[in-house]
Amino acid sequence: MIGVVGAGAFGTALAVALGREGYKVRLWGRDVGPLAASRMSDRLGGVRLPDSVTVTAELSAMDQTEAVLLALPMQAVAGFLRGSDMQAQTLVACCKGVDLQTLTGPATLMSQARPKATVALLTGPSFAADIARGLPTALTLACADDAAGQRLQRLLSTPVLRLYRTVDVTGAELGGALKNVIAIAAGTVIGAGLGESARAALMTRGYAEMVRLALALGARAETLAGLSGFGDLVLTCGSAQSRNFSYGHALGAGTPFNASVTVEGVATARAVARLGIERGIDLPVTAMVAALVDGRIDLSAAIQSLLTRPLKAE
Ligand SMILES: NC(=O)c1ccc[n+]([C@@H]2O[C@H](COP(=O)([O-])OP(=O)(O)OC[C@H]3O[C@@H](n4cnc5c(N)ncnc54)[C@H](O)[C@@H]3O)[C@@H](O)[C@H]2O)c1
Ligand SMILES: O=P(O)(O)OC[C@H](O)CO
Repeated sequence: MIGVVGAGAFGTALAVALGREGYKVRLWGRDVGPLAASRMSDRLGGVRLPDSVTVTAELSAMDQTEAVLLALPMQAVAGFLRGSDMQAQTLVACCKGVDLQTLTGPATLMSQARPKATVALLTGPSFAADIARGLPTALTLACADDAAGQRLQRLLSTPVLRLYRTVDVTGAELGGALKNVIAIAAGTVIGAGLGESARAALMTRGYAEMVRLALALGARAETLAGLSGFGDLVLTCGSAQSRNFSYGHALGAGTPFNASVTVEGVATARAVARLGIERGIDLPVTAMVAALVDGRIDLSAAIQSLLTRPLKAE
């Protein structure tokens, strides 16, 4: 039995993917009445829940599961862990971002809140809709305890959901968090009509920034070059299906954006910009995105600030 906390797009997609393979899955969410009744997910374009998925509003349903996958928006994780007495022995963070209060990633936050639990992170290039449709996807499973990581890799892999393993939790957390910030910038560039060449430049310099911060925080460069970093950067910066890219596109084009949509890169830009200042690490793209989303600079000033940086070696 596998538990999934969070019946939004990603939690539901994971439940569908695992349920389709015959796993018994319990999917918990706050307002799951309509989903429980219809067994169809509107967020995933009408995908039907397999019979092996039980939808529940009772957190006690997570007891006695082999692992609980936590697919909540990043900024909701700390409050959820504080406010619930869920005591799962194995927790897998499925969110991407940096917590604004503690400036830590989701797995680190969970390890601190549940010190006795085995904690892992599932991250990498994957749109929920693709996973729910059963399209092939490869993800990173990060767990500091390699034996537990191997167990989870076997438990959660399916013929179309291929998990690669690492013990570098910090690197995997930062890749997934930072690619959303760079995707907002990439969307802004395209929305403002600056062209594909400018996007490629921004992605490359953004990647350099991701690696710089990750190395300073003790992560491995090869983790950033993998699915959780480079892989997800390519997906998220290159697709209008991404909410972070689309949000940036709206910023660049000056068009409205639905404020109820989960855009992890906004809060994460603020958190990472603070982290950069605290650690004395130069993060120009992140600082620009944080200033832009908070309205501290306008678009033309943001573009100017990136184009007028001192010339230097690559
Ligand atoms: N959607 C994707 O394609 C995708 C893919 C990979 C990773 N992720 C990650 O998964 C995480 C969740 O994203 P999503 O796409 O499922 O978002 P979503 O907006 O579709 O769903 C979020 C769900 O969390 C619930 N929620 C919000 N605050 C809560 C709280 N305090 N307590 C309980 N429930 C709460 C909402 O009701 C909603 O059901 C994000 O960190 C995202 O980066 C998403
Ligand atoms: O829609 P986004 O921008 O939240 O991206 C979804 C996933 O993180 C892509 O890997």
